[in-house]
This record gives sequence, C-alpha cells and structure tokens, in this order.
Amino acid sequence: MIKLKNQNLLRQECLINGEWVKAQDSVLEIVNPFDNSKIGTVPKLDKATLNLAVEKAQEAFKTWSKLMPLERSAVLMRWHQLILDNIDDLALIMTSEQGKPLAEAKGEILNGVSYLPWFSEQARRACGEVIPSPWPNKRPISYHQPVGVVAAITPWNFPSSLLMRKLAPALAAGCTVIAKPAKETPFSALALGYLAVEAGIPKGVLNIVTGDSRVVGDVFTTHPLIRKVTFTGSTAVGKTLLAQCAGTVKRTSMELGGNAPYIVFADADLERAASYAIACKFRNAGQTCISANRIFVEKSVVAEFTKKFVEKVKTLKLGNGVDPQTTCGPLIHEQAVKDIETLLKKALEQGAKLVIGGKRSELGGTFFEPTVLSNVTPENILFQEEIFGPIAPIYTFETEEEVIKLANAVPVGLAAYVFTQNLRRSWLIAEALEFGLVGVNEVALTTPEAPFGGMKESGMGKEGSTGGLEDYQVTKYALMGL
Ligand SMILES: O=CCCCC(=O)O
Repeated sequence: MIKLKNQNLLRQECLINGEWVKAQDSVLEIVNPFDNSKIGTVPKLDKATLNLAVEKAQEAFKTWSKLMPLERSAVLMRWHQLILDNIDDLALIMTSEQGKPLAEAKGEILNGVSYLPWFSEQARRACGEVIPSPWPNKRPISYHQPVGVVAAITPWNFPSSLLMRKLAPALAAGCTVIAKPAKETPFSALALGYLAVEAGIPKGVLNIVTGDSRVVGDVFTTHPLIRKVTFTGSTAVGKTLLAQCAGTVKRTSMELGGNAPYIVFADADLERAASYAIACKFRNAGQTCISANRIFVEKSVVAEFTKKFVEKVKTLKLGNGVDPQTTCGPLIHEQAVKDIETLLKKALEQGAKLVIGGKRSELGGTFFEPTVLSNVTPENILFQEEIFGPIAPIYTFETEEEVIKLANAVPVGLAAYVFTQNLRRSWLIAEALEFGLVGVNEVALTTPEAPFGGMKESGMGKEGSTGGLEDYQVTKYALMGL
C-alpha cells in the first residue's frame, strides 16, 4: 500500500457517471516496477458496464456542452488547483506504479496540468467566422461545436501528462470523456478523476474505466455514441484502432511511435549537446516517444562527443524512484527488459561496439544499465526500431545532406533534435526534417502553447497550441438566407 497524505487518492474502482464502481468479478493487479510488490487492484470491467459508461457520457454531453466556456473553465480551474495542492501524493502514486524518479513525476504532473488553464482560455476564444458573402441576399457563417463523447486511451510511460493533454481540450471544448489508462498505471488517472469530482465536475462528464485493452478498445472504436477516439501509444496499435474506427467513421487523433534523430554537427557546443543528450535519452529510462533514438555525430567530433557523453552516463544513478538521489528508475516490466536484451544482442552481432553498460543492473529486477554503443550503421537493427529503453546508439555522418537523408529514412516522424551553432543550417535543417517537432539546441519541447504531434506514421492531430481545441470540435457552416 502506498502511504499518502490523502489516502482517498488511491482509487481501486472506476469512475462512471460520478460514482465509484467496484470490480464485478475480476481485477487487474498493479505492481511497483521497483520491486514487483503489489500496490492494489482495479476492475476488469465487462462490456455491458463499458457501454453504460458511454451512455452516461452521452447523457452528460447534453448539459456540459451547453454551458458557457467560462462556466466549464471555473470547474477546470478548481481541478487545476486541486492537482497542484495534491502534487506530492500524485507524484508518489506515479513513481510507485511507473518507476520514474519523483522529480520527473512532479515535472510531468506540472506539464500535464498546465493544459487546463491554456484550453480553458482557448475555449473562450473559439470564434467562428462571418464569411464575406458571394451572394447579395445570403450570409455564410461558420462556428465550432464540441464533437461529442470522446474516448481517450493513454499509455503507461507518462500516465498523467498524456491523459491531461487529451482531457483538457476535450472538456474545455464541451465534450464529455471516457478514458482508459494503461493497465500498468491506472492509479495516476484514477487519482486525477477523484480530484475532478472534488472540483465539482458534473456526473458523467469524466469517466475513467479500466479493463482488458481489447474489450475496452472494441467498445471505444465501435460504439456509435463515441464520436472521437484519441490515442497515444504504439504505431501498430494505432493502426488497428484506426481500422476499427473506420466502421463508424469516428474522428481520431493519434500520437504514435517515434524514432528521433539527435544530430550533432562539428560546429555544435559539444558540452551542451552531450549533457542534453543525457536528458533526451535517459529521461524515464529511455521509455519516451520523443527520446533520442539515433544519435548522429559528425565524424570529426565523434570521439570527443562520445567521451563527454559517456562521462555523463557514468553519473546516472539507478535506484528506487522515491529516493531523491535516483536519476534513472527501473523499466516498466520484465518483458521490457527482455525486449531490450534481444535488441541489444542483435545490434552487437551486427557490428555495434559496446562502450558502456550492456546488461541488467546488479540492482536486479527490471533495472538495466544505461548503455552506449558506437560504430552503429544504418543497416543495424537499431536504426528502424523504437528502442524504448536506456540504449544510446551513436552513428556517424560527414555531410549535412547525408544526415538529413539518414534522419528521414524511417517511416515515422515525431521528434528530431539538431545541435549546431550555424544559423543558416539551423533554419534549413528544421525545415528539411520530416518530423512534427524539431529541437534546435534544445530538447525540452513540450508546452501547451506549442503543437505536439507527429508526421508520417507517428500519427495525426496536435495536442496543445492555438489550434489544439479544434481536434475536439466540429466546424459547422450555416448559410443565412435574408
Ligand atoms: O511518450 C511520449 C511522451 C512525451 C513526453 C513529453 O512531451 O514530455
């Protein structure tokens, strides 16, 4: 059991229509990845209960969508304050179920909650248009309305922020939501649900359900009352959901897998490039969709960069996320470690050279040593794979043209990073990279003010930015005959 200041935040039930619903007959067991100890259970809801939740969300939509944006904002801003007031408990819940260090958990919660004021304000400015008429006796206008009931599916790696990036625009726009957090990390979402109820969110407006991914996914993608599905997760699962949504022509937003290039030119500030690479690669033990996945270093500086980078890798401190000294937690589960081991074995067989790390940590469990590989080539298995773990492969390149071609030679396009002090190159390469987010001498990119979302097979839709609300609205056209 996690010891919290407010024990009510640890909910082992689902939130449906303002009520806490207990398990009917079966449950999912949630464990702490640090030591595999049991934290608690959540219900494995059946199809009938999930359908009921959708119907309740539809009922609630009739009134929530009709409130004035400022009235919705009042509820969302009370929720915002309650999340901030309870941040210590929320971070402890996250670290306990996900494994990341407490400081990262807090940072994530702060990032996620910041979408509430942004979208509450944006909803007040969701203006339509009075369109200049091509007819003397008619007036065309357009306006935005909430899309309806939204189903949200979120992953285990960022259990708070990735949910809030969906809930904030959906609720501010006037949609109601049924959300399913990942089976590994439901408690962060349920705690947010508890605080939403405390903030006065009307019943049925926010529903949080848990259960078997396939059963929930089938209801979300086929139920005719759900008008939009928003998903963050792997490209493979995203494609399945998209195909399933086609049957009822649902709107979708998909934040899918990445394979981020991290490009270091010889003219870069190498000290900065090396230290930012630590944050970019090893945050959340490498289990991040925008993590540096292929580090390309200009050949003339690869030795110097690698030396600096490895010195910094040595300072990472593996351990229990609740220990303030810890900078790198465990991987989420045993399967994640096995996947990393298989990938690493193949990469080494294909000619990559181990510089540091390369095995499970002596801490045992699901800890894996931060690992750096050199001599990696584009033919290596790592080039096309989203590693999702603490392995940093270093590739070399000789020209700008070559590295742009290499960076873009993957089917996904979420985040990319470039380190250079050449202004001309910064502009041109940011334009040439086929990635939805590009950091130039920067790696901490995410903020509600800016559009987060990928290109190519990394998905569709934007979370955040002035346009982010529109992902949860339909634009209607009306022609007024005079
Ligand atoms: O897996 C994706 C997480 C994105 C984290 C961030 O934007 O900070």
